[in-house]
Amino acid sequence: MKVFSAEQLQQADKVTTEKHNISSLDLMERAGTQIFNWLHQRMQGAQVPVHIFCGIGNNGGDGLVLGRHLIEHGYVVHIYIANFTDKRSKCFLINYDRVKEITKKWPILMTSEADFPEIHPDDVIIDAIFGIGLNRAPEGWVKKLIQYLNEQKAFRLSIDIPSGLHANKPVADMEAVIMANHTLTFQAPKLAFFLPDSGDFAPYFEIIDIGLDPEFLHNTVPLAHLISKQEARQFYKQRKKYSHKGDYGHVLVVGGSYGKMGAAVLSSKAAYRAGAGLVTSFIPKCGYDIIQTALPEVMAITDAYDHLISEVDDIPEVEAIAVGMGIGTNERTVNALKKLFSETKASYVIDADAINCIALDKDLKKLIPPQSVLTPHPGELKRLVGDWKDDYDKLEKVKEFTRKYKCILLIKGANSITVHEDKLYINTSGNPGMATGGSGDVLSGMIAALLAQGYDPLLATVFATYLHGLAGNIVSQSNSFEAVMAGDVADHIGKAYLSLLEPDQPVQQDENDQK
Ligand SMILES: NC(=O)C1=CN([C@@H]2O[C@H](COP(=O)(O)OP(=O)(O)OC[C@H]3O[C@@H](n4cnc5c(N)ncnc54)[C@H](OP(=O)(O)O)[C@@H]3O)[C@@H](O)[C@H]2O)[C@@H](O)CC1
Ligand SMILES: [K+]
Repeated sequence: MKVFSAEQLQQADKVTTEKHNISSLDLMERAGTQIFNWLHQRMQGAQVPVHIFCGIGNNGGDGLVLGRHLIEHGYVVHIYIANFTDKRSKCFLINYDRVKEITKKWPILMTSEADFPEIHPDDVIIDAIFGIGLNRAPEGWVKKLIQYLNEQKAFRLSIDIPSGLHANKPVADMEAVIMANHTLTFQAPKLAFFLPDSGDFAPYFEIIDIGLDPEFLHNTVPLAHLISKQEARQFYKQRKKYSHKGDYGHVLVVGGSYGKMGAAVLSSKAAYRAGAGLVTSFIPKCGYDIIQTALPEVMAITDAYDHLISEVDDIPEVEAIAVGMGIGTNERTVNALKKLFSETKASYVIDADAINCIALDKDLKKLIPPQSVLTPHPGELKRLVGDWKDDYDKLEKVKEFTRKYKCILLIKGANSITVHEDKLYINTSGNPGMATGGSGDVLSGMIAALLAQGYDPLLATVFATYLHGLAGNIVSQSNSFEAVMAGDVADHIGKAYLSLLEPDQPVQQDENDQK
């Protein structure tokens, strides 16, 4: 699914009205009516007071359309206009009049804190104050209104975007944004929903299709692609009946040091579980018994050193190398990486301490093999590209890094984002339980396994990230978020493949009836 900018959506709005002979007013009616249908399906006529807070732009107009339909269907509705300026939009004004026509009185105008209404915890709040037309931070009593609504226990439903949030720019003022319980967003999700600084304002959202011109949407290069099951499924390459282990590639895992052998174990295990034909682990001597005992399927080659990796030699020819998990940043290890990068041709996944080594040594940075996949967590990323002002600045810095070093970089987090030059792929699987030691080691082994199987580096990263999150979701369903451990995630990669490929369940008739 595509993630568009506010500007692109405004353009889509314009193209749709021109090309399909439909007015902006009709489009607003369509949008507001769909929000009404959503709410009506859930409320089923319940006499719970609905408080609709409208701004004076088109987001407010959507709120007015919703209010009119709710009133016509006998709901208990209170409409308030946050009257922060006289520059009301045309479509807002028409719908303002339409409400008056049916209620015979004007909605309540708010001009200061004194107008804030009392709201019961069981009531519903509709947030239609600002949409994607927000162009500065809310101030004065409007900011206070947002804070007042956030203090209420009532359910907050935001129309299009939580008011105060920009669709694709840094948050204007963190204390002036609606904390939505749920957001119904028009046509496409907004980038702000997936970034660490702003994602908490819109933790749950649904997309309302308002029929913007499909051709325009299809031909427009989006800000990002959202990867959910539907997309991930298309990446899967089916195994052939007449195949053997050589067809699925050989992964070399270069990892571990004294006290951190688990990193190499997890990564090697995940490489097998994700489908590699063969896995060899290159480890310090101290890890020999550990890896051979933990994973009899893995072939082990040891370094000359007991506690660290000093030179990766005598290795077989492999298709993919996952390097860095638990290797430390000793100078000898940095030199080992220099030699490996310059002398061994393969598809690389560069993780953890290998990233720290690169951040420490400029010469090593220059040796990053083209098309490598780098998988830093936030701390490692900061060491690699420097600190950032906000999430958008971070994305720009990472894009620049991938251009300069011709690589793919995965920004790990709640919604991991794969970056390659100007392309962004936002992952939707995974859960907070996966923020646990070794989770990244599993992922690097999975990416390497896909590379070894012939997936191209960008696809391997996007697909492995989705599968990894899906495996974590399967573990958490029977275990809780708290109990998720990286080893469990590796053990459930197989179930993730099965879940990915199983047909979507048809909606049961009785489920339909309950809606
Ligand atoms: N795209 C689509 O296809 C469709 C979009 N639709 C809907 O339209 C919404 C976008 O509507 P919109 O452009 O009228 O902007 P919106 O967010 O309502 O408010 C802008 C107003 O607020 C003002 N203002 C801004 N910041 C401010 C601040 N901090 N403090 C105070 N004032 C501030 C600004 O005024 P000004 O900057 O001129 O002072 C302007 O008057 C969109 O989110 C969706 O809900 C649907 O109806 C159908 C199809
Ligand atoms: K809103």
